[in-house]
Amino acid sequence: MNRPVEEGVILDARQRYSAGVLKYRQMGYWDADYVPKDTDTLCLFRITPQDGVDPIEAAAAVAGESSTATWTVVWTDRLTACDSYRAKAYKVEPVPGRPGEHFAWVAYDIILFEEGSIANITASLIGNVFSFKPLKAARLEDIRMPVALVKTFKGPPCGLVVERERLDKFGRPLLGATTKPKLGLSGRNYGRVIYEGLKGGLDFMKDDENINSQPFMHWRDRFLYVMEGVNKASAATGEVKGSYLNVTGATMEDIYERAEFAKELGSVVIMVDLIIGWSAIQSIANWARRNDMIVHMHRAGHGTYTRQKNHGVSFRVMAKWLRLAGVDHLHTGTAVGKLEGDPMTVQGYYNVCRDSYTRQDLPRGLFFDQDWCDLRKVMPVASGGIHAGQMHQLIDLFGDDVILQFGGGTIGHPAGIQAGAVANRVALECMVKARNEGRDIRNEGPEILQKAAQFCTPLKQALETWKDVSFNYASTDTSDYAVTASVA
Ligand SMILES: O=C(COP(=O)(O)O)[C@H](O)[C@H](O)COP(=O)(O)O
Ligand SMILES: [Mg+2]
Repeated sequence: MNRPVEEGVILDARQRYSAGVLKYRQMGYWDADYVPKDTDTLCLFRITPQDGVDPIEAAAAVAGESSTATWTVVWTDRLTACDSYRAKAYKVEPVPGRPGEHFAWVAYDIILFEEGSIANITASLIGNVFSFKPLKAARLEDIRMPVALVKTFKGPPCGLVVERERLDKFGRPLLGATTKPKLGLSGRNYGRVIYEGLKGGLDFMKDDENINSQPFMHWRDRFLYVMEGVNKASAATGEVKGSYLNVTGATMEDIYERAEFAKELGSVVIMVDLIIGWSAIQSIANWARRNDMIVHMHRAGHGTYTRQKNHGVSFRVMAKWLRLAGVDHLHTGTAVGKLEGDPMTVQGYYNVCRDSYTRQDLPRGLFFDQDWCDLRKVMPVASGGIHAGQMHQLIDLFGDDVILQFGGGTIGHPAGIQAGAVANRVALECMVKARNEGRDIRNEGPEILQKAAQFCTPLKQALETWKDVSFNYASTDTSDYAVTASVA
């Protein structure tokens, strides 16, 4: 093969399609002059090329393998409009402070994706490239979906505005708790935990990610006892209450059967785990739209690919896809609890859920503007190792449109589950009141809580029990543009 090339560019155009291997940039997957179109999908990848691999060639390889290319020239390209179908890497920059890593921007023409299908988008964008040998590691950091594609998705079945109206709860975060122990309770004991938590002042109780239909409690028993607890607590308090009934099952038929039963019993909300997969998520979202049901998404499994900074998919991308696919609640991190989460990075996930229009915000990891085209807003959920003593931090970080979920931090209360719920409700309401009165809750928070505790024994006990608990570890997924201390 004798193809004259210069700087990766083929000089003799007649040589482009003769059989053999060309570099991806020679095949047209790199175009430094490319101006992205409004209808393009834009991706930012973090790539770590193998030693000796040119970053531009690595970026071109990512563009190639996530769109039309294979490792060798194929003449069948000429049967297509290949020049426009090729994704184009158009910018490569070293990542600040991370030797060996580069950011690569890639643009995809709108024809490359089926309308309204996250499964199709992900099969292209994260299909092959993450195992590609010339790269040591790759991560999809952020994505800009064009308006034309966003409009092909239906988004959250209910959305946070309608959810507040249905629940008749305004002006404060919602409160929830994950039932513990995660596994092992019988239906009757389980229902009792639900009742106690809701009666004590929580808005929601929640099934955990791994509770489906095990021998100790089959799913119908769980649903029956949970709804008994929900109805009794609603009657006792006069408030609308709910408990996320986890309908995750082995097949889509199981999932639908469980969802139908939840509806029959009058539940306002169902729950699925992320591990059911994109097509199942979009299917259950369609079901929920038809049946006026809130869909709670537990992001079980995400840490296997979102946590490491140099490889996988950022959770901000997952959050964007999940908003399009159609979930109403989404676990988005706590920053202060037991699980991974750099505060500003986590705030970026919240913005993706709640913005009408997301602006570029590098310290929060948001690389692109994103027009959400009036797609409904997702209610973010802060959950994982949090307790009443952190109320000021949580409200300061995340505002009002969030569900704060204290599992261990309700059920582990020394005076019982109702007392745990009371402690959280009082902590929440005193902090919202203080903030509304103009107090600086970030700094005065502990004092505000102590004062409220003088008149609320359950809160006093909660603050005393968990006062020394902290999870002060360095975050793995931090911003490249801002250094923020992790919060304990
Ligand atoms: O069981 C819990 C929390 O229990 P507890 O409140 O007792 O810690 C949830 O599974 C985590 O919130 C998941 O994490 P994430 O919300 O990040 O997906
Ligand atoms: Mg859990």
